[in-house]
Amino acid sequence: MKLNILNELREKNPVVLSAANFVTVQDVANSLNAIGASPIMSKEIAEAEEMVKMASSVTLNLGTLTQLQIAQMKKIGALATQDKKPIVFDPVAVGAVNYRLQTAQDLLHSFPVSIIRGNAGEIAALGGFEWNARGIDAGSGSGNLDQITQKTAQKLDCVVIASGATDTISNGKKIAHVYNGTPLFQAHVGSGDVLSSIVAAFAAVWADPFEAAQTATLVFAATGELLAKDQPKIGPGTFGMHLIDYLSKVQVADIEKIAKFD
Ligand SMILES: Nc1ncnc2c1ncn2[C@@H]1O[C@H](COP(=O)(O)OP(=O)(O)O)[C@@H](O)[C@H]1O
Ligand SMILES: Cc1ncsc1CCOP(=O)(O)O
Ligand SMILES: [Mg+2]
Repeated sequence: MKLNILNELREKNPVVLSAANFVTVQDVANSLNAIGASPIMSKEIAEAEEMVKMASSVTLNLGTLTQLQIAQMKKIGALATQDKKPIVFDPVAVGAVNYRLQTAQDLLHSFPVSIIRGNAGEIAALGGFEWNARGIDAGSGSGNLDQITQKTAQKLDCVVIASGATDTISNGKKIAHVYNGTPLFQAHVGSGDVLSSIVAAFAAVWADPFEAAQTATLVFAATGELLAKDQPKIGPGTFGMHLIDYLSKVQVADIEKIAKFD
């Protein structure tokens, strides 16, 4: 595990461009800022060229998609591919809404992405596996998540993170797991969106997308776990607020003490 990427990120303070959803955009901006990246959000297709030039990586989030935003994502995707800037894709609710699945497939055919980060329901849908996703949530399924994650990574030729109580990460060959976390992540809307943007921040400063994905996933899950352990009476609302504080102060040594991964 390359935990030193966290220090590299804080030294470089990379600009991360997000085509965000309107539900969780502020949490995403504050979390990126707190961990040591420089967030910028954009909805305007006319500024895509300047935005991509300035950014070190981009996150495309399908959470509240519109036709205009899809066109903007295609433009950002093409420009980032041309400039060799990593793209992280968050396929919010593609397991529950067929229109979103079709849109995600169309986008993924239009340009290559480095990393896809979704919950089990979303990753299973992209891979073509049976699963009962529910709205923005993972829902339930009996499929083997290692196989689903690995085969989806092979099919889409990128790194895939299937997040949940255990996070599963694969580049199509290797499989890694992160066992840290707290159920409070699930109780707070936006945890997945924030994770996707933090993955983009790590990918901005590290050339290997598998290592960037694995490390970002561990840092995020372990930071939430540290917070839940320090403040056992915390609820879903204040968890989100305090998580931003914890992201700003967490150190590699804190994570090393509790890290559970393989
Ligand atoms: N039951 C859980 N226990 C511990 N951590 C969890 C749990 N559910 C989700 N997480 C963590 O929450 C973060 C966001 O993932 P997830 O909730 O799967 O995304 P989404 O919000 O897109 O559904 C990840 O870091 C994951 O490890
Ligand atoms: C509630 C909601 N509706 C559309 S996007 C969104 C937020 C999804 O956040 P996350 O996938 O991170 O839980
Ligand atoms: Mg999500």
